[in-house]
Amino acid sequence: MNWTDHDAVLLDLDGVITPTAEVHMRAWADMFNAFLGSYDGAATDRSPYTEADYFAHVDGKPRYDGVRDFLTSRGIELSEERVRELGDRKNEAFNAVLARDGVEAYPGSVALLDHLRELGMPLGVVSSSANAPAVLEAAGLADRFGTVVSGAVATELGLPGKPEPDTFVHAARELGADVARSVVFEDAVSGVRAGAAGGFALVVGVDRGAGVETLTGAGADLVVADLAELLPGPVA
Ligand SMILES: O=P(O)(O)OC[C@H]1O[C@@H](O)[C@H](O)[C@@H](O)[C@@H]1O
Repeated sequence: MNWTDHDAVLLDLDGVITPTAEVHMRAWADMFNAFLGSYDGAATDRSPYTEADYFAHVDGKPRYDGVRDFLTSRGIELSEERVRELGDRKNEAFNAVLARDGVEAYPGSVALLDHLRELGMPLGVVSSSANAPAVLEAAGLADRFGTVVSGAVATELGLPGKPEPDTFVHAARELGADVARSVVFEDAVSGVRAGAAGGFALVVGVDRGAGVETLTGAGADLVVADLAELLPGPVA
């Protein structure tokens, strides 16, 4: 990997820097299964919510888009108020786990962040999560990034979320970088699609469960299992 060819590195947070995608996944599963268990309105499919539903409909998207897209996949239509209620219920569960367990970043990701810092590479976080600043703080990484484009920032600026490329493009601009010379790291299909649509130099897929073929199919130029694979020298 020749980092001198690049102006900036933009990383998704949950599942790329911190293992919090798993916390999101559990919180979503608890909330959706409780909902499906008591819902008696119109639906085309009432089977329990699974991991496959997460990867296909929820992963990487802004909170209420995830709720809406999953419900649509089951032929369920709810008012915007109900959609928000469900999303907020999941958010309470996520924050309870965050407060109870804290967060430890993936060691391989911290190693690559250390290396990029030594190179003086401008770094940004682009996360659909409104909780991104709290997660970075809990992981002790809040001071590492020139910009953090969270779900809350996107809402405030009216930027469409992933799979649209706008949040990544905004982060590149914030760092004064050219998108065509910037690298994107993503573990979610929606995020890889966003990177591919934005015309970035390189989209690195991080396989934490979505699958190499799925990430490549969504537009990843290469896929790694751990960010340490991109460190110079032999992988430990
Ligand atoms: O509900 P939040 O914390 O704003 O997060 C929205 C989404 O943020 C993404 O980073 C996660 O991959 C998703 O699982 C999550 O649903």
